[in-house]
Amino acid sequence: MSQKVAMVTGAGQGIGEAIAIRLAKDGFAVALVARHADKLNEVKDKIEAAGGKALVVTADVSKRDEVFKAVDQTIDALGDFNVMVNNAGVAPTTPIDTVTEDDLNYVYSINVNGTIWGIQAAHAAFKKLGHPGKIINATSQAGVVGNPNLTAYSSSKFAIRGITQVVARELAEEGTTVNAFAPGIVKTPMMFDIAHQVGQNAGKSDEWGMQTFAKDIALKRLSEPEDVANAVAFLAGPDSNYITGQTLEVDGGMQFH
Ligand SMILES: NC(=O)C1=CN([C@@H]2O[C@H](COP(=O)(O)OP(=O)(O)OC[C@H]3O[C@@H](n4cnc5c(N)ncnc54)[C@H](O)[C@@H]3O)[C@@H](O)[C@H]2O)C=CC1
Ligand SMILES: CC(=O)C(C)=O
Repeated sequence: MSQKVAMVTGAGQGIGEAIAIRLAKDGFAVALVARHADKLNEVKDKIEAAGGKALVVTADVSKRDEVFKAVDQTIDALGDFNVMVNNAGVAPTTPIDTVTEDDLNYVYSINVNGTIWGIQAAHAAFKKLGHPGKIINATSQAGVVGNPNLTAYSSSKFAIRGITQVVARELAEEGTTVNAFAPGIVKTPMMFDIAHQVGQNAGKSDEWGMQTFAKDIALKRLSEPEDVANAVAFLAGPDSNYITGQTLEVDGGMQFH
């Protein structure tokens, strides 16, 4: 059987890097996507040093044509396309009274439009290749419950859950599954930036900023990116074949339903 191919957007650092490394370990050839190649090349080296296969593809996920081109390049280089992980995202702090049109356009063009372009490009690839696939979208615990100071971001992540449900219904007939993962408070550059900004806005420390978000984690520890990668590996693999339209919360017990 030929090697399955997964694409991970925002794969140069944080959660995306951990997902790419884990999927490569699970046997996927992994296309690593971000706007610049430098960090992606470092992740590629790590994957190859561990015996895996990776391809670096640069694209801005907010640009539809670049995402489609990235998927085509991946098929040309790796020969197939099976899993799309729409992970890239941005999270500026946006207290409600300060939100600007530029903030909304910036956050929505990457988090929401970027996910839609990723879904469209993956679906076009599955159709072209004549087989179904798996689409996995990054939402957040902040897309399940509104988080203070994150109007633009939190609302964009609510949208991702909605898009996941809609597209899961649309593509189910073809056998393609569409799910989302909702991390909690993960030790990545994004989360450290948020903690810093929230702390600074309140005239307090970064640690105070972090605790604003982390104080209600039932398991009483911040998340490692690998905690999230473990869940995405499940959604990318055959054990999740009968699951679609769902959001898997990977937050150490922050939100309960
Ligand atoms: N860190 C956390 O605590 C949480 C993160 N998440 C979500 O998980 C995902 C990954 O987050 P982190 O690893 O923490 O973020 P991060 O900021 O550390 O990494 C995000 C990656 O996305 C890339 N990216 C941003 N805009 C892009 C664009 N237009 N085109 C291509 N790549 C782009 C960045 O270059 C970076 O490599 C995001 O969707 C985020 O919203 C969700 C819940 C919690
Ligand atoms: C960044 C994020 O998704 C949070 C705070 O849940």
